[in-house]
Amino acid sequence: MPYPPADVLGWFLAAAGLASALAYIWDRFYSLHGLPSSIPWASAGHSLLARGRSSRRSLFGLRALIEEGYNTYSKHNLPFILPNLATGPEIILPPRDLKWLLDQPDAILNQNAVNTAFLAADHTMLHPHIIRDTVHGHVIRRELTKNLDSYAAAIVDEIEEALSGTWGRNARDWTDVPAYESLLRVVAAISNRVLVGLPLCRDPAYLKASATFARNVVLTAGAINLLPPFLRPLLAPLFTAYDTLQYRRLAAHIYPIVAARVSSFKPGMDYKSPDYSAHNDYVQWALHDAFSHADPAERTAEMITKRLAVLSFAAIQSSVITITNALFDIASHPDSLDIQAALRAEVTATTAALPPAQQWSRKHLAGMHALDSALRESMRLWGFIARGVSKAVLPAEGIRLPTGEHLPQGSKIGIMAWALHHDPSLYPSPYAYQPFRFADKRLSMVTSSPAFMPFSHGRHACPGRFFAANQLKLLLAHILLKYDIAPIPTRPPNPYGGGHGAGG
Ligand code: HEM
Repeated sequence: MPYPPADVLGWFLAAAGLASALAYIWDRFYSLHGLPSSIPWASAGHSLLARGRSSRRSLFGLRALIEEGYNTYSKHNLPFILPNLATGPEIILPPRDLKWLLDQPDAILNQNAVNTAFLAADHTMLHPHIIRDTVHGHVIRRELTKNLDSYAAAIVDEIEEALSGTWGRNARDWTDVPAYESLLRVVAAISNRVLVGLPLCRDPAYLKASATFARNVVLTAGAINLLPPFLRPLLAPLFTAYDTLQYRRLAAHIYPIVAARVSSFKPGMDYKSPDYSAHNDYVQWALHDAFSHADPAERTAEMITKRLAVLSFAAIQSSVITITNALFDIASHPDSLDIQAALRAEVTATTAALPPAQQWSRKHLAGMHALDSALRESMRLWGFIARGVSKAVLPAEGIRLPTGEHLPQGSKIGIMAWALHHDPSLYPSPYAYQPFRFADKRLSMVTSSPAFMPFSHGRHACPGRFFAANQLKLLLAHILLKYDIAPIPTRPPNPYGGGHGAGG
């Protein structure tokens, strides 16, 4: 059979390319994604043009779009649709329906399914089990949280080492430091002190790989999610190549440590009476956990190493963004020096009369209400993900909302934390950083509520938040004790879609 002439083939390919591009634009900007047309798109109504307008604004004006949707619909107890060009639109429920959302069983509405898609986990998360089956959740809730006091001294030691190694000790002159970049190094070191211990947490090559993996993985996921689904399996390996390289570098350090320790474990161990006398770090806790449960696939050095890499992403990136935001908020406040002095005074007053071994205990950190409030307030303003709770519909038959609309399988439903955190009826002067807003109320930064969800809310709230809060309070206290932060006239803007990432 003769081949078609080259120009016919060319036209055919061009037409196919154009059709794919139009289908892509339709899918991202205009498609209803099976959602009922009775639910309006954020601030824009129901029509095709309204959907396109709303989708475009989600790219360049997400914050304003969220607030308009909240004021127009949520305040009147109505749901609305918030577009998301990367991961698809989400139904935002009014705050009144939060309880309904949280009460649904995981088999009906599932938070993990949203994270799996958002993180493009099949491509970025090193192993298909890692996000879908968060087996280490109980290690975080148990050892990492319960042992806080047992490793507080180690964290303080690491903070002092990392700060002086990164920011130096110059008592005479002001020194400019790139806030996010330098804090990434500091937080990577102190997190790794607990995850893998000494000496690895001070190894520059390991720290660089760990911090780079932690920072990049979510950006890579965002880029993959922008690809049409049929291209993802083909192109994802290219997108993840740099992260895979970081993982290999990181694994070259951790794998031998894990492999050496694996030999001392036996399947079927008693999880109730662990022996951590030789090593009290995350690697050891995770190994103990793996060998006391049935699944042999979880007991390999490779799996433990991969889970550790992913956990360091969850632990490091969120904490760096949080501390960077807090320092910017403190530095750019008109009363910056007074705020620093008040926080410093609280830390000194709490610790001065205590023996060194108790100074940084969980109990005494909990008593530093102003320090806690300064961090909680910054998280309210800039919570590092705009959404509070987000779940995907699992049943094939879909689900019916409390307001009566039917949503098909795969739809996303959530509550938007950003709008609640900036609602003047909940927080007067919601855009002002008021560091002591929560100090008198004695609301700890880990206490989530329907009006405060930077760690999410309900049974899937961040399991690492007690560790995170402890680490961040210790870090902020030591920054204030050892350094002055020069006031800045204007707060640097936060990059990323919702304006919730930390500046540089
Ligand atoms: C200030 C620091 C942190 C913030 C703001 C934060 C925030 C969050 C949020 C909002 C979620 C829920 C995401 C969702 O499902 O929608 C989450 C989940 C999670 N976080 Fe954190 N986190 C922080 C620190 C940490 C740390 C230090 C760890 C571990 C040591 C950690 C481990 C996890 C894990 C494992 C999950 C997934 C839980 C699950 O799927 O059930 N986080 N975090």
